[in-house]
This record gives sequence, C-alpha cells and structure tokens, in this order.
Amino acid sequence: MTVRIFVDGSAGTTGLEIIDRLAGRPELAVATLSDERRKDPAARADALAAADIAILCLPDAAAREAVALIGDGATRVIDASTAHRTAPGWDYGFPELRPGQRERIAGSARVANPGCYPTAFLALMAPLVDGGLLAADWPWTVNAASGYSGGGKAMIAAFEDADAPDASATAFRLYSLGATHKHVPEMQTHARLAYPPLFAPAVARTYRGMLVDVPVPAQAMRAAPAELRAALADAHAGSPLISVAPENNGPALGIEEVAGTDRIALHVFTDATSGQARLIAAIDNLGKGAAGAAVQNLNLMAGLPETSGLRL
Ligand SMILES: NC(=O)C1=CN([C@@H]2O[C@H](COP(=O)(O)OP(=O)(O)OC[C@H]3O[C@@H](n4cnc5c(N)ncnc54)[C@H](OP(=O)(O)O)[C@@H]3O)[C@@H](O)[C@H]2O)C=CC1
Ligand SMILES: CC(=O)N[C@@H](CCC(=O)OP(=O)(O)O)C(=O)O
Repeated sequence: MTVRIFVDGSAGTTGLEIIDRLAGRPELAVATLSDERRKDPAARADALAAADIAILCLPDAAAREAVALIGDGATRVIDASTAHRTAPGWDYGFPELRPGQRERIAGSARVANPGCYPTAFLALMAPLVDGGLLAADWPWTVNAASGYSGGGKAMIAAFEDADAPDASATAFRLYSLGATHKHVPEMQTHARLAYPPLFAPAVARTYRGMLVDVPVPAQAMRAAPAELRAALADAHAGSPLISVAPENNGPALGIEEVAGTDRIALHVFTDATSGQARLIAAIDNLGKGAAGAAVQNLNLMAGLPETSGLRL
C-alpha cells in the first residue's frame, strides 16, 4: 500500500531537504503544492486532508494553522516547527530519547519533530540523567554553534547575499543574548531537569553542521567520570544513527564532523585532575536536526524500515 505524504512548506530549507530524502521511494506518494498555491489555505486544507501523513516545515504560526486546518481529520502529523514540542497530546519525535519512545512515535497521530540543538543535547543528557550519573537538579550550561542554514531562508540570505536586509560578513557570531532561546523548554522538559539550562548558541559561516557542548563540573557528577562514556555507549547500542567515540578522542572537534549525514556523533572528554568532563555532540542541523529526523519519524509511523531514505 502506498503511503500518501504531503509536505507543507516544501519550498523552505527543511522542506527541500525532506523532499530530497523521500525521492525515489515507490512506497510513498509525495504531494507538494505549486509556488502559486502553497500559501493558499484552501489548497493546503485539501492537500492536508488527502494525506495519510503531513509533514509541516513551516514557521510556528503556519504550523498551528495547518493543524487547525486538519481539525478532527484522520491525517497524522509530523511538525518540524517549535510549536508543539512540549504540548500536551503530542509525542516528542526523538526515537532514541529513552526506551518506549520509538513505539510511542510509531503509534502516534501527532509527532513534534525535535529542534536541532535539543536533539544533540538530549542524546547526551537524557541517558546520563536518567541513569543517575549526572545531577538532574543542577543549573546546566550548554554552548553550541550551528551552520547558518539553521536560520532558514532568511539567515542563508544574510550569510550569502551582500544585498540581503540583514547581510552579515561575520565568520562566527553569538546570539540569543538577551532572551531565553525557544529550545530551552524542550531541553529541560525532555531531559527531566529541575532548572532550565543556560543556553549559549552561536552561528558559524558554514552552511550546515553543529556542535553542542555541555561542560560537566565535578560537582554535577554523580558517578566516576570514566563511567559516562560507557553509559552513553550502552544507551545508544545498536542505534543506526548515534555513535559514541572513544573517550578523549582527539585534540579538537570540527563543526563539519557529521555534516551531510543524518547521524549524531557523541564525544566524552574527561580530565582526571579536575574531575570535570565535556560532553559534545556533533550533528547536521538539517540532517538529524531536522529533515533526517522527520523522515525517520515518518518511517516509524508508516511501519517502514527506520532508516529508509536517510543519509547514513
Ligand atoms: N533550518 C533548520 O536547521 C531547522 C528548521 N526547523 C524548523 O523547520 C521549520 C521550517 O524552517 P526552515 O525550513 O529553516 O525555514 P524556511 O524559512 O527556510 O522555510 C519556511 C517555509 O515556509 C513557508 N511558509 C511561511 N508561511 C507559510 C504559510 N502560511 N503557508 C505555507 N507556507 C508558508 C515559507 O515560504 P517562503 O519561501 O515564501 O518564505 C518557506 O518556504 C521552522 O519551524 C523551523 O523552526 C527545525 C529544525 C532545524
Ligand atoms: C542558527 C539558528 O538560528 N538556528 C535556529 C534553530 C533551528 C532549529 O532547530 O529549528 P527550530 O526553529 O525548529 O527549533 C535558532 O536558533 O532559532
């Protein structure tokens, strides 16, 4: 049986990446709207109703509107926006989060695709907090850098087009300086932390790729530092997408490590002298951080092989 898919927002950065991953799959019938009709609510309502599964690659307001357009209809939804990631009635679309999540997604009608930064953060933190190796009641900090495609079409233009309204010639910039970033609630909620993490994101002059770095002070450690890597490897054993590097692997890490793939590479660095550690995840913001995750969730929901169409 063919699964009918509608990609709402197919002309955007994430939408195009999803379309690319769905190409050449005979088990799927993928619908999109033409440039003239793609923002027409009536055309979108019809396309949403005709789909078994709709993938929303839209700004939050338009994603909420799409869900309202579906109403009580039978169409199942994967929402790539921030709108529903901690909302009641929605399942969080990170199959590797903890045991049972994969099955929950497979049976769900409303799946919220995670944010790119939270995906990397949760791959590191959820198993270690769940396992009691790291304190849940600790004010965690998170440092991160993203490729500029993370900001969608507007940020791509700012980095690539000198005539764009907010054109920027910088190589690396910090942002979200005076405001709480929209990803903080989902990091706190899904890692089951007592406090919202202090999140310090940055954007670098490279199209895609991401590093997320969680410093672990000795005081936040609830186990010997040498246990962290083994616990992560155990939690993600058998995962086709998440790998854990040997402890203290390399003198430096680059933002491009898994760029162009749908994988996550986890790293644990420990310092015996201070008792501190650094937990670092490399992902592609458009891969497992967005489109790869959406396609993985689609595969699970449709009962198809989990990694079909993914970039391994
Ligand atoms: N980029 C990334 O790395 C990630 C993005 N996301 C999320 O995915 C979603 C899409 O982001 P991204 O692809 O980067 O953004 P883009 O700005 O590149 O794309 C958004 C698309 O939505 C279209 N759109 C806007 N309003 C409507 C509407 N009312 N009806 C139909 N289409 C509409 C836009 O049209 P137009 O082309 O005319 O502007 C555009 O094509 C966002 O919620 C974002 O937060 C999630 C994880 C990572
Ligand atoms: C570099 C950059 O600007 N990144 C985006 C996050 C991209 C992402 O994860 O998308 P969601 O909006 O769906 O959460 C930001 O910080 O807002």
